[in-house]
Amino acid sequence: MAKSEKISEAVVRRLPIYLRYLSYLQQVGVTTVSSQQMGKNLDINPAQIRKDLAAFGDFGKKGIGYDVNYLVEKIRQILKLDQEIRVALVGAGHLGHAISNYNAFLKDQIRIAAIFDSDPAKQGKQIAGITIQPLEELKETVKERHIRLAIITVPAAAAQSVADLLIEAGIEGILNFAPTTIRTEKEVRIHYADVTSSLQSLAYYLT
Ligand SMILES: NC(=O)c1ccc[n+]([C@@H]2O[C@H](COP(=O)([O-])OP(=O)(O)OC[C@H]3O[C@@H](n4cnc5c(N)ncnc54)[C@H](O)[C@@H]3O)[C@@H](O)[C@H]2O)c1
Repeated sequence: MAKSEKISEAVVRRLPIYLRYLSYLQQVGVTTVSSQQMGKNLDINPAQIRKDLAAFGDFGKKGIGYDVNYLVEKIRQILKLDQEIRVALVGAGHLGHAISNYNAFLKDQIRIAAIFDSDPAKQGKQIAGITIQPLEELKETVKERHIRLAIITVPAAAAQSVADLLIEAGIEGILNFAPTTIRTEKEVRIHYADVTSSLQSLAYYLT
């Protein structure tokens, strides 16, 4: 599949799940895997997995399965994880600290490259070796460090203005942890990680 061709959002969301499992297989030294095995472990229909992966080329062998290393490489390429992806984090509070110290995504070339906070008492301090900067430096830093994605961990009331600033600085995608919807006219992807509404949905299934 040519890079310019659009992949459906559902597939884009499943690819990281495949990648996580395949990376685990690499770690434990498994070299081939079938769609059946993948489906069983990930609780995804094997036919769905075959369909998703077939869209990128024929890299499964009938009766043998997929070459784990090759598939990992391919999915990384498709997700553009074969290049370093620099992320800015805004809001160096409890959650911002936890995320900045969470370096598990390092192996996927995703790296927090700058941290911002409006509280002067926090500015100049470091988290995981990165100095917390004032928002006034955001635009320039994003440009200088080639930062393309951002994480918002500020209170809900501040999230929209922070998003506006990030978008103005040229950020292309935002992961918003604040429990509020971000509005923008620009072509920017906004994803949400909303712990509260996820728990509220889970509560519905309580017996
Ligand atoms: N703590 C959690 O477990 C958790 C879980 C899910 C979602 N959230 C959400 O994440 C956000 C952060 O939560 P927290 O617990 O880390 O809060 P926090 O109060 O510990 O941290 C918020 C940080 O944002 C900074 N800030 C405030 N306004 C700002 C602005 N305009 N620009 C830049 N920085 C600004 C504050 O100085 C502070 O350092 C909240 O929206 C919260 O609802 C938190």
